[in-house]
Amino acid sequence: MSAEVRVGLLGLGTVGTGVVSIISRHQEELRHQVGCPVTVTKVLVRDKQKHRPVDFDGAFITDDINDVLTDPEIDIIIEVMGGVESTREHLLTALKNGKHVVTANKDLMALYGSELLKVAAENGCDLYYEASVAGGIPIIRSLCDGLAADRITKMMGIVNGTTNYILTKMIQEGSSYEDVLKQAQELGFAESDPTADVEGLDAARKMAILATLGFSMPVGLDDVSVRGISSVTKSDLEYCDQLGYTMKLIGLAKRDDGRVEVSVEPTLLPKTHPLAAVHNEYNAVYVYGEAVGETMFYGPGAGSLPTATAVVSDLVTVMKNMRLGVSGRTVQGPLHERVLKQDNEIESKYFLRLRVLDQAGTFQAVTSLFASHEVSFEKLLQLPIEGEEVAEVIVITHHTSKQNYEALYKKLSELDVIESIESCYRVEGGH
Ligand SMILES: NC(=O)C1=CN([C@@H]2O[C@H](COP(=O)(O)OP(=O)(O)OC[C@H]3O[C@@H](n4cnc5c(N)ncnc54)[C@H](OP(=O)(O)O)[C@@H]3O)[C@@H](O)[C@H]2O)C=CC1
Ligand SMILES: N[C@@H](CC=O)C(=O)O
Ligand code: NA
Repeated sequence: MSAEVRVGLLGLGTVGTGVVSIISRHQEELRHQVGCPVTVTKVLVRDKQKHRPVDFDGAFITDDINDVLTDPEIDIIIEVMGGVESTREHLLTALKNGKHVVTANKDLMALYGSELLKVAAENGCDLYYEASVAGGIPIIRSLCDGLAADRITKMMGIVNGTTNYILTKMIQEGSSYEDVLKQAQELGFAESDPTADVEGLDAARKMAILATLGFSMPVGLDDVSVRGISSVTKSDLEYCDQLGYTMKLIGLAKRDDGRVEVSVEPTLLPKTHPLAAVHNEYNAVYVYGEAVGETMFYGPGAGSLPTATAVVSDLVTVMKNMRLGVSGRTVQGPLHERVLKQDNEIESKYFLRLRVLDQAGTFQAVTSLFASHEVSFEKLLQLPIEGEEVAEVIVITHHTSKQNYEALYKKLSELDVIESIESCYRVEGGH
């Protein structure tokens, strides 16, 4: 290893500025851990004229990727610019040029992680991506190292800071969805296209990464059932509150007898559930292991310095591997083949809000449909709407299979006495 480690930084936005700042402010601690100075020598941006809120210590700023990828002096590439197809090409080139890679890019890792990891190993290079899941929480490291002895059976958590920020502000302050989304963008939590956040795709990418690592099984984005928060209304949140629940965008990955389910969806949790107390851009992930039992990881899931901490910690790992001469030899591929559960094997409770005709016979028609689908009620509430001939019926079911629930939902939507199904959500936690 040379007397200095040189880093090429791709991207100088929210995360990139945090990386520059930590590397410069924590130089003494970094040098102590890795035994030599670390310097960002080149930085790639889109717009060289833009004002930057950090002093990048004489690093060369370029808008030409080749200035970084072909520089023989650069040992490690930190990719914090985002993007998928062209970024994949750039990182493949970097790895083939013998450069180690650290990335925060979950879009890329969820789609091309296995390919990139394979090419990294073939070229004796490291590829680390701690920041790609749950920002500053060391969740990937915990799964790969801290819990390496265990067999993980379930991971459940809040893995998107933007949507947690939005739901928190809507619930606690009654803010409008649009206003809070704008705030989350200004604070640097949201993706450049926030659709990925609010429609659950960002969380799905993270859950695919977590499931792949936790279950040692190649789980892809297409294997994740995804629903976002864009259709959640204030009245849904008010009903949840009245019933003793809060709403969170929950990522769930479960394994039973070698078969897995992975989902992301707005979910009701009892207010007493520990995940109900995770607010704003904070994330938390419960990990259940057969031997360890229940563990919970909590911390900031988005934002400049928290995310950059994960990136620079990966940088330290890469430098330690260089020093030990084990670069590219620390990662194994999945142990198991991917086996997904069928809908009749996926169990949950559900919340349903129905607008029904307020007339004799309605209640019986609704309840007999539930009974014929073997779905029973845990809670049932009928609220007449003043001045209208309709009432709202709120149901929380007992556990049922996704197959039964979907068949019931279809029949309910066809029933004459039901004007509309206003909303439906999964319910987790409790018994
Ligand atoms: N923000 C967060 O809290 C977190 C983000 N991430 C991930 O980190 C990555 C970066 O996110 P973030 O910092 O928020 O993004 P930003 O949009 O704030 O920054 C992106 C940076 O990359 C540069 N860039 C983008 N595309 C190109 C391109 N084609 N060529 C050259 N430069 C380019 C931009 O240049 P310019 O400044 O000139 O526009 C900018 O400096 C993403 O993959 C994101 O998903 C992961 C965890 C948390
Ligand atoms: N947009 C993401 C950023 C971190 O991954 C989020 O809001 O969690
Ligand atoms: Na992380």
